[in-house]
Amino acid sequence: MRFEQLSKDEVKKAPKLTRNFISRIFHYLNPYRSQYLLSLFLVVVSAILSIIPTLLTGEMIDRGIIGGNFKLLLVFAGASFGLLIVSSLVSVLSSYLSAYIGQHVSKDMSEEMYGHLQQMSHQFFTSNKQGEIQSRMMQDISGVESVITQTFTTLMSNIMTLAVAFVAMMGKDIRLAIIALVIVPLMIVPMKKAGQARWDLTMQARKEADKTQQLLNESLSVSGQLLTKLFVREENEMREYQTLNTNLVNLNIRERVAGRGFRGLMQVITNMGPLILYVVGGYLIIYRQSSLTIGDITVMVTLLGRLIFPIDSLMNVQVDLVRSTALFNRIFEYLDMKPEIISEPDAVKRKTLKGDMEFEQVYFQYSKEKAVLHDLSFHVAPGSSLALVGPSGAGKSTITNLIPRLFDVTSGQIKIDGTNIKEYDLASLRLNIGVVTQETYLFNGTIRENLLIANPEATDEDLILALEKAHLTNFLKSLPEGLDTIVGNRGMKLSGGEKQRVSIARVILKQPAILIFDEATSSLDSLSEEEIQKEIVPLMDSCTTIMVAHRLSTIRHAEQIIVLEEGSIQQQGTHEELIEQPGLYQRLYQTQMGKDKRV
Ligand SMILES: Nc1ncnc2c1ncn2[C@@H]1O[C@H](COP(=O)(O)OP(=O)(O)OP(=O)(O)O)[C@@H](O)[C@H]1O
Repeated sequence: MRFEQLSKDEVKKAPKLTRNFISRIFHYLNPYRSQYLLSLFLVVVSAILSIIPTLLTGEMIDRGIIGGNFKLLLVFAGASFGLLIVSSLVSVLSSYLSAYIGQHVSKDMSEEMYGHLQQMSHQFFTSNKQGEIQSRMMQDISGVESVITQTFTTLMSNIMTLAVAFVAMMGKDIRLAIIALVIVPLMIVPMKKAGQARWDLTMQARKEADKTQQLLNESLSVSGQLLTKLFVREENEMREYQTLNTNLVNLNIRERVAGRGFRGLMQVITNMGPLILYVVGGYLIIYRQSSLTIGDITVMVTLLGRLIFPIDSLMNVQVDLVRSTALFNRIFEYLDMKPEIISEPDAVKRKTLKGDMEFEQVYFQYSKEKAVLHDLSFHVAPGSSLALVGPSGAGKSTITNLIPRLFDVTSGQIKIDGTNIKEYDLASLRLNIGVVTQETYLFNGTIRENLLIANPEATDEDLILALEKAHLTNFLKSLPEGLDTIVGNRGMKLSGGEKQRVSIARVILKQPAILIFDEATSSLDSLSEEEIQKEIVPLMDSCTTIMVAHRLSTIRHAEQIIVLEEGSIQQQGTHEELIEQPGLYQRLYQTQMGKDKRV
């Protein structure tokens, strides 16, 4: 017996069951319709098969025992036994089918959702909690499986069992069948009410026990005791404890009595149904000369018992339906979100770009409230380097995010090789851009796997060369399994600097037209920083480089430096030009000269 109720919130937020909504759910079932129809057929067969032995019981009593025909009794018993086995096999097959459909529908949905999430913009992932996204993927979609295997199939099976049992009862006696159908819900309602009342008491007792626990935690802790002693609150605490304790004791007693009372009520009510059937059946036989037999009455009483579970379940169907539709609704909400950054259908595909980059009056804002970049215009010639300098929050990383279209400009345009980046096929644009960021991300796999994502066709020699260029030769030699060493949570922990160098090696393998270093050397020690810089410089020769750094030693060699403040260009020029101009760069230079003798 279930006592679940919908919360007010669930009732308020329950999605409307429109025709579109239902057909969308059926669209997922459509590929499995033959399995589904077969499973429905088996549900009917199983319901019929499980009722027949009950009907045979009547024959065993009337024709076997009362009729004195032992052979017939054995035949009926054997037939019942055989039918029970067949019915069990049918229900195994039926549950296989519903598990098959449930698992496959949830597999299809999870693949659709995963593919869809992969299309979503960077903005989506930065503005949604990771836990929320994963819970839609995992919990909600696995919930679909149980909706299909349990809610859907159980609903069908309950309706069928109810229908078959009712028809069987009608076959015996219409009056008794109608009485049975009326008394079962009448039996269930008081049981539910009593069960709910008992459940409420259990919940209240649990809440009160939690409060007591909280009071103990607070008042018996070191700081709680100190507070009690210094403010002389011993008596108050004691009074509070006594009040809580008394409430808890009263609730526990009421809950125990209610529990016993509930079991008693169940016993009385479940036995009342058969008693009513015996009395009415007896009356019909004795006073109305009905053709009903003892066997018929026994069958009716057994069938009455078979009605309780399906009727109870059907009385809860609203709870199941609202929860299931809410589940589908949550999934559909996610699937209906439009990916904001996509390739146009006639997008330009280029295997290699030259790396000529132009920002034209670029404005950008993450949200409506606040503009982050204002009217940025600059040009970076192919193979040349640009360094972005400015205080924290000036918009440096934002600029670098616009280039591979992690975000799209709000107005203006960014051109690469003379074409607006929005016109390029997204993959071909991103394959031409290499990024080394502040937060280096290596996934849980081997060094080889982490490097190969940059260039799946690279040979081991290419990988070793790239690692060598990123100054990781000694590190590679120290690894127990070389390129096959697992890094990340499951394997070796790499230091910040090592991780960054692996990601630099990854970019070297990619050979991009445009290279973005976002404070790439920040987590390296000074010596490694110099070494890496030595490697960055030759890389910079072959591609357009955009660097974001705070240390002037890193950026002084850049051919062009842009000083940003609050999203606008304040100064622009070479290191030599900028140190001569009064302004932010000069101040930065003077401060760092004092601190860093290497500049
Ligand atoms: N995903 C985001 N959503 C909303 N606002 C953002 C987001 N990322 C950055 N911002 C805001 O945009 C502004 C510019 O940030 P950005 O990271 O580009 O600055 P930055 O110059 O790179 O700073 P730092 O040197 O500290 O990395 C900041 O005010 C920041 O709070």
